[in-house]
Amino acid sequence: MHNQIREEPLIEEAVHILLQAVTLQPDVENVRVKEALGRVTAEPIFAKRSMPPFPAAAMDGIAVNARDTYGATEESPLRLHGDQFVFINTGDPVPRRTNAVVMIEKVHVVDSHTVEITEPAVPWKHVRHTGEDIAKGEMLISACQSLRPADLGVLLAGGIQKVPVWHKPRVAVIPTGSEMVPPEQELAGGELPEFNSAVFEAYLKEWGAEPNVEQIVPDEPASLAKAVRQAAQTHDIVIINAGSSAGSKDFTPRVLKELGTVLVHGVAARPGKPVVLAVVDGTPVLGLPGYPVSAYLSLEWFALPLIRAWYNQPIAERETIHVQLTHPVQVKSGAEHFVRMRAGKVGGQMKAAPVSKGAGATLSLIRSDGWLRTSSGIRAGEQVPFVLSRSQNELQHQWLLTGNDDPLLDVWGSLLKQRSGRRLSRESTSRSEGIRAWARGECHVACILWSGEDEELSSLVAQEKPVQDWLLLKGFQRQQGWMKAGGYSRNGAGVRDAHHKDQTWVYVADVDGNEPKQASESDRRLKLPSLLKAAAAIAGGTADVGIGTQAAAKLAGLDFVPLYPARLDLLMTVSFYEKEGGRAMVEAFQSPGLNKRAMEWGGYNLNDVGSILLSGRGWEPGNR
Ligand SMILES: Nc1nc2c(c(=O)[nH]1)N[C@H]1C(S)=C(S)[C@@H](COP(=O)(O)OP(=O)(O)OC[C@H]3O[C@@H](n4cnc5c(N)ncnc54)[C@H](O)[C@@H]3O)O[C@H]1N2
Ligand code: MOO
Repeated sequence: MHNQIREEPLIEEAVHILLQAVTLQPDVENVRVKEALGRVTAEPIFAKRSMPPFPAAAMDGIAVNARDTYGATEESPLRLHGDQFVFINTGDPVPRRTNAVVMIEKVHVVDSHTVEITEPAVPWKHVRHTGEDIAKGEMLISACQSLRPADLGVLLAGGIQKVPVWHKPRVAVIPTGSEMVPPEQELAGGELPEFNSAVFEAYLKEWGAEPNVEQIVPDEPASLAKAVRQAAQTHDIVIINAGSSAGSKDFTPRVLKELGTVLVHGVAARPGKPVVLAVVDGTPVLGLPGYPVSAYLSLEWFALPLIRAWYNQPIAERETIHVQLTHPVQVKSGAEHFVRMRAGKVGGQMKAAPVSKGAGATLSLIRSDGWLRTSSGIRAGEQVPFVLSRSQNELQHQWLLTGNDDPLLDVWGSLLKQRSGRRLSRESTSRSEGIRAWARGECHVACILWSGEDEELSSLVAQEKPVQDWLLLKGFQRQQGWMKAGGYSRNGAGVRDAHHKDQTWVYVADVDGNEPKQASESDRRLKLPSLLKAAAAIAGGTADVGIGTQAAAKLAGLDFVPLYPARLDLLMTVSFYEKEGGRAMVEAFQSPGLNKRAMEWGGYNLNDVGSILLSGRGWEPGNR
């Protein structure tokens, strides 16, 4: 049986429908203040005592009665004797008959019974009155306040030991899918690791809920119905993941219709469309899509508003900045699109580009810096609002690299982060696209794979950027060759016979001129965004052979037939090299960590890594 997906409301409309349909009734519990961090107060809290609880010295010195000090001057210092003064330290109660403190720096101690002062004390100078900080009966914290570290201090100072807070909403998370197994388990044929619930659990905790992840439920309507019914009776919110779209085993909508009322099935958002919102026994039930990016986005769209409503708190808007698009954004009409992008400050301007979808859904999510929310296409060059998933500070200091791919570049990026604190955000494209992006000021550095003459490369760069403000930093050399599954290939063709008509050939997006030249070749050619993804595809049987590197072949467990060495260098402006990243980049290149990994993977040569190879001003003598 297939489910019909109905007309789709916008996210905000769906949230409204959900919140209208449920009554959230949090209980109050009293928790020890020391354990109340992040909890939300159910009532206003009033001080049970004053702080300080007595008049207290604000400085180290002597406590005096101001009257006894009148007339003291530089010219005629005044001596105080016996009970006219008391030595006192900050925080001590000031004795009853005194009303001021003279700082010890202004006191000349003659002997233990006699001191001399050179100016009179003003009444209540350096004395903190009872309740100066907190007065008994004063409101310390209002209702519906999330308790921060300093709030705990105020409560304890004000004599509060236990604080009434809203019970955390108990959220059941039910992973479903007969193919899903706990992530710790080795995968047998067709099995998939169930990891969304761990992500849900972490988000829910962060948002102030008490998640409870249940056992994985197989794709059987009766099992799912049982799990949901039980969860709805014992929890405040129930989340099912996944089985919410139109597949023959997507039972979530059907089961929810049987158990309660389905409010919404499908929202006008991509990704994240196949959401099911329902109410079972008065409990809100969210059926969220299985694809991780859709799952996490839709969790935030619907679970977060429920939790905030539970606590009667507004939703904190995510930080949004304005960025200039370096590439056009194309979207299908009829829904809002959440376009993941990466961003950085190049030439004083925040720029952003959509991350390639081929980068893998989960990884592209954590590698992107945020998203653009749009219902229509947008031209390159436009300023757009960008919702951050990383701190703005981190983005301001992030370096963008575009160009050819190599897994060792990630190791280098990690060393760079370790040494400079700055993140390297890398997108693999072809050499020519990399040079062009760099020349247009869309990234800081272009990564260039090259096996020809230096002069030729020089003129390639000069074509894109005639100014001479550039240099090429020497990266590493790597062995290129055929990558091929070990043993026997599907059709028995040998690796040297890569153009055999029955072979599927995988190629990495970064190799210029590898695109199919004739239509008849397209079905045999698969374009993938990185060497390791190409290698994984061969290992998985999607393709037979591909040009790659010794390291990529080794990491994927493939055979390798070496062909020729190629160099991977970094193109940057001289000013970037001198004033921004050059030094850190060279240091990371030359660090032992990179060499160690290169040796371990094999096929690399790191001689003269980090030296200046070419510059727009001509040959750089002594560096070659
Ligand atoms: N004919 C149609 N097919 C699909 C549609 C559609 O409208 N018509 N929608 C697509 C969209 S959009 C999405 S999103 C997916 C997800 O749909 P489901 O919610 O039904 O998800 P499943 O099919 O159950 O799972 C898909 C996939 O997600 C991963 N997954 C699921 N649960 C977990 C988990 N707990 N941890 C980690 N990963 C999980 C897993 O890779 C599943 O294979 O449907 C499209 N299809
Ligand atoms: O909308 Mo699905 O949620 O694209 O991945």
